[in-house]
Amino acid sequence: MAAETGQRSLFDKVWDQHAVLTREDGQSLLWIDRHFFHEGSHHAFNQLKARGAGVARPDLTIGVADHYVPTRGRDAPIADAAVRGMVEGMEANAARHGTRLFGLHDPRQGIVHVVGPEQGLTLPGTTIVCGDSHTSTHGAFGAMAFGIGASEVAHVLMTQTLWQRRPRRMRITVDGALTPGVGAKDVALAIIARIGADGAQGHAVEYAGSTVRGFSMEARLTLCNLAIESGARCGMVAPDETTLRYLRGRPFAPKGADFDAAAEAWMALPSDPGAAFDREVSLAGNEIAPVVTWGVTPEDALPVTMAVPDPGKTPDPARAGQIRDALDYMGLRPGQPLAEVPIDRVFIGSCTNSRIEDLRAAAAVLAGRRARVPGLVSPGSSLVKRQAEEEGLDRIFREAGLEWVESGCSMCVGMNGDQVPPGERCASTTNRNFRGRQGPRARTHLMSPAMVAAAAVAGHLTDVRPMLEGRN
Ligand SMILES: CC(C)[C@H](C(=O)O)[C@@H](O)C(=O)O
Ligand code: SF4
Repeated sequence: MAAETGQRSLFDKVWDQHAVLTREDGQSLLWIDRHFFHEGSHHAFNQLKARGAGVARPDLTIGVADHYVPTRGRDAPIADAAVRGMVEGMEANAARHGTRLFGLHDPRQGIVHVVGPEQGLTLPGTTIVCGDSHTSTHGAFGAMAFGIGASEVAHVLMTQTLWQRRPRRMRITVDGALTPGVGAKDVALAIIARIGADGAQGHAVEYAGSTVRGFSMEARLTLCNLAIESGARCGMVAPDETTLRYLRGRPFAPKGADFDAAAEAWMALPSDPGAAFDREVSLAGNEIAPVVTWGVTPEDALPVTMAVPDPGKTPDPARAGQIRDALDYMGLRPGQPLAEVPIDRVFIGSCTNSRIEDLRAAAAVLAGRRARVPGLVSPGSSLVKRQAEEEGLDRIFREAGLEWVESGCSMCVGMNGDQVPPGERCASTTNRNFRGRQGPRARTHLMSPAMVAAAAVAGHLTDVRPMLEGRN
């Protein structure tokens, strides 16, 4: 219908440009512009091996070592044989098939969802896949980017195409100015708290409104990173001047006249004024307070000024049961003020919040202060690490008593051995607070980098806003 009226959304335009053909059952064969892979790709590469198949477009296939890489002592061989096998196995697959690779020792190494944008590999109007759920991150550029499973990874490796059912369209509009100390992470968590962890299921989400337009690329990346935590197939932000400014001069972005020609095409991508959406949700930016999670899914999120929910006061018995179980796992009391929850450690990192602006936001709170708890700061890429060091942010973190380490997924998921010890409570800039996510029996509270820094200083969850008074 939308096509008939000529009024198409950003998503419609990108989809239509990539659908090679559509079957009677509604599935379309999409051309894939960029295929990122990390260490988890070994199942798919094994499928290729079993069939004696090759990679169709090694030039569009990009490996990044992130999930298993050590964050300390990179010059020594990786001690754990299983972890070493994952990193080396991926490097061997990249070499065998001649794909691009940002491996463990590459100065551009980092978390795949940080490296793609940083290198200018992530471009507006492209289709991007990776065997990783947080591939939605790349949608910040107006790309259609989504995570795929192992057999789909094998399909893309062999054909550079993928069968997909066209999702419905949802627009989430956030308007108005945010209060200082409130950022994209708070907006993203507020959205998930509002619509639920499956609220956007089956939908391609476009984030719109003046708040989003005013966001930097870093902030848009945080927003789209969390699209998957509301169940969305992908999250997108329309390209604009902010997008162009970020991309110009990036290593893999088009250069010179090619950039100008590309930019013209990208600027035609934003949704037409009358484009149809299957669902609309809107939030007022000025009403959003710093948010923390109290439970075991990202939708268990509340403003830090509120209290832990009381299952006894929850009318729906099923929900009351979930809350009771979550509080039991998290070691929290119903009605306990969130700002009184003590923490044992902090983690600043992950594809959600480890870019330079995130580190600056945390450092702005930590400067001249001491953390009461231990913690880890892992920049999103080796280039972010270098830039942060040039800006002296590493010194601020170290002087506060936090550990400044190399780039990777690190304590977001703990696959490289960086884990929260059993029973400990961690204030974390990551995107998932599932049971055991940061280590067996670990308890995770999700929040923004500024809020994690504030929690580190206070030794408990706390509202960052008073700590920012009198600072920048
Ligand atoms: C290990 C990987 C496949 C996984 C994902 O799909 O997202 C991880 O990155 C995560 O964040 O849980
Ligand atoms: S940083 Fe965390 S969420 Fe992001 S890709 Fe790595 S494990 Fe997944």
